[in-house]
Amino acid sequence: MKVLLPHIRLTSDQQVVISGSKSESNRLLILQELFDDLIIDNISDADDVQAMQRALASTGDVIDVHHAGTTMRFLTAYYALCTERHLTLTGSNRMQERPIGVLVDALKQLGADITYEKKEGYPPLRIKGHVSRGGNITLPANISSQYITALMLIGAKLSEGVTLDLIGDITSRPYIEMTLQLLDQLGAQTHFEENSIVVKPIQQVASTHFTVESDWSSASYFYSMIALSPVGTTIRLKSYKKNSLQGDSKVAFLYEQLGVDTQYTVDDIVQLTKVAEAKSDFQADLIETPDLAQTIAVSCFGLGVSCTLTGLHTLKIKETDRLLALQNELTKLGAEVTINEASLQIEKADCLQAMVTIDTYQDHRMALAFAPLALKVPIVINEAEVVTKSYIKYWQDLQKIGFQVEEQ
Ligand SMILES: O=C(O)C1=C[C@@H](OP(=O)(O)O)[C@@H](O)[C@H](O)C1
Ligand SMILES: C=C(OP(=O)(O)O)C(=O)O
Repeated sequence: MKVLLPHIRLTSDQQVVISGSKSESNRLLILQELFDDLIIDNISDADDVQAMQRALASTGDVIDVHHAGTTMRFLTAYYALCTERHLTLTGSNRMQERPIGVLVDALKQLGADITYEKKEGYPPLRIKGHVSRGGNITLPANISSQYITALMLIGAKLSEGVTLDLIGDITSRPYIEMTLQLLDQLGAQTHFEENSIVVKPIQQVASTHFTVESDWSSASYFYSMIALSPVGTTIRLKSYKKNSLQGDSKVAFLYEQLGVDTQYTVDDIVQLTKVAEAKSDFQADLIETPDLAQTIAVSCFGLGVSCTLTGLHTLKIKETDRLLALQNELTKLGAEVTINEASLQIEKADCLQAMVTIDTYQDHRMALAFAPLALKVPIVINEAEVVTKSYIKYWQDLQKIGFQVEEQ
């Protein structure tokens, strides 16, 4: 599906209800499987979470998670616990290019029997249980935090728990902290200091009822829309808290530089208001919030703000090579973009090309991040259905707040 988004102005003072965090949801679904009787409210309806639910309900011997990275990684560890089952865990063509060797090697240190069905280090995997005791694991921490989360989630079920010795710089740290906090709420004893994480087995579940906060990465696209709107424009988003488990809640702080103010209300609504013009230069290290990179790059370009984003070395192993995809598509719009292994720089631009067709590279965040530019110029988004990976109702929600979404 291709969508044309004519140039519009946002209808101010609207409210959008965003589905639950995909990161919290997929962690809680694994924990629900490991520890009975957990009740999860406001669970995400995203494709990646549906992929997790389908997999956990399946008794088949081939499980396909499509594009869902967290689902792939968390299930690899989960199935390593299932001694009576032998199965193949696979995903989309892109998933078969996303590395998983660090996690497989870590699980092998605990005794797992996992082999590669195609390329060494990549899905599909053949998994035959065998992990039950737990123990010490050493693994690199600079490729994906999802490997660490996967091991922590099963650690709470293993008789000896797990002790993780992390090598190198830790990437996407807030996602590890989210896992720790959920495990703590569930009754695990955990400890994270410097490069060592300890998760002790849960003897007794402390809390059985979890309410997932709405997804902050999804909220970031509305920050972009407010930043690209005239001073005075507002929008309300539900349900969000000031003390979030999600690292991407830092978007509220980052967008202050682009003139967006955030107010938190007692009924878990955040109100975003454009209160000032953006500063002329934006710089940020996004090593803790990689999923915000596309949103911020597009906002800055649309605002004519020069921008330097660092800490982006993991972007090339996500749904696509996001640095390259951003460079290609922003260049079509008239931007001057420089990328290297871990950073992206956009020069201040005075005008945007209208009616450019944006390719999305099977990456939801390309479609999600470029759509707000319709507040500046008409734009076309190719394969617009990709958004469902994390945000099923995106195009409907945009229509509610004044966008015209014309399917072509
Ligand atoms: O644990 C999680 O829920 C996630 C961790 C991050 O991945 P990396 O740790 O691979 O950066 C993030 O990009 C992804 O969308 C969700
Ligand atoms: C990187 C992402 O997801 P995953 O790694 O879970 O596929 C994302 O949602 O931006």
